[in-house]
Amino acid sequence: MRKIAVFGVSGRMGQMLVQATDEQPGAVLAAAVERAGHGWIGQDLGQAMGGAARGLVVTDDIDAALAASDVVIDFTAPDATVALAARAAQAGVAHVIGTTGFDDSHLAALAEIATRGHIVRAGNMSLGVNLLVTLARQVASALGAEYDIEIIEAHHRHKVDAPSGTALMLGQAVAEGRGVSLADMADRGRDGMTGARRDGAIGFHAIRGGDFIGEHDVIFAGPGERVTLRHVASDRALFARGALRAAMWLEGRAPGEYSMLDVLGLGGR
Ligand SMILES: NC(=O)c1ccc[n+]([C@@H]2O[C@H](COP(=O)([O-])OP(=O)(O)OC[C@H]3O[C@@H](n4cnc5c(N)ncnc54)[C@H](O)[C@@H]3O)[C@@H](O)[C@H]2O)c1
Ligand SMILES: O=C(O)C1=N[C@H](C(=O)O)CCC1
Repeated sequence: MRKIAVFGVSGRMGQMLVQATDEQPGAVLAAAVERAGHGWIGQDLGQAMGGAARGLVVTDDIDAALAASDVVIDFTAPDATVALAARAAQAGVAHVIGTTGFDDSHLAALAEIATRGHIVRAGNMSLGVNLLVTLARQVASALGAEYDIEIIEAHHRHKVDAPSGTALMLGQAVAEGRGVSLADMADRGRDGMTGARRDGAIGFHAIRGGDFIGEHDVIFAGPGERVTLRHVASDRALFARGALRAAMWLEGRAPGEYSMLDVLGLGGR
């Protein structure tokens, strides 16, 4: 049995991951972790989730959780994820990262840790989005620079980062398709007297409200026509199932930072 630890277990995704682990053949939930001071620490996980006791106590003891596990699944926050990555690599525990909102220094730290650790990281763990990433790259390459690219995403009112991790994956894919650098071409959230659209810009726009789970459009607006690639998530369990798939896939891999494209056999990061 593959022993799974869930980091950030009380969160929207943490609770989905508990259910997905219970449903995953060959996996067992071995540890449930929350941040120090959280109200669930010391409680039985099943009861904290509003159900029957399951004999697993929520802990803030990361070393004990890692010692009990083969892989830790982490949908939390950037600083917490980078700190956990170093400890997981040290403990020889694989790390599936769904957290988004990383800055360049976080990403550099994760890349360095992945020289010895086993990581799958993706801003979106769904099959559909990862397929869309490969399509977006192809369409950007085929349509050429006279088609203006705009990426629009919508998420629930609690989301703290923008653009979404998925929007950035899609942006990176279209930049690669065009052979340009996303850092040079990204144009995030226009406001005021912006002037006319910059040639070759890749626009990002974020909607936040209500209970959107995650919706993404990539618009290619050209002369006389528009092409739109769209993904709509209608159940957050989708992301949790993808994370479990990654956790199982990592068994026996060489150290490295893998993507869901690797896990799904759609080509590397
Ligand atoms: N990759 C994907 O497919 C995907 C899908 C959904 C959400 N996400 C990302 O996952 C992250 C979490 O999303 P959410 O909606 O579940 O948020 P949330 O706020 O509901 O949950 C985050 C949880 O992490 C916990 N946490 C924070 N710091 C911690 C620490 N140091 N140690 C242990 N636990 C800690 C919080 O207490 C909370 O329970 C976000 O970055 C989000 O963008 C990614
Ligand atoms: O709910 C969130 O937060 C989500 N985050 C990911 C992102 O940033 O793209 C995936 C969709 C849901």
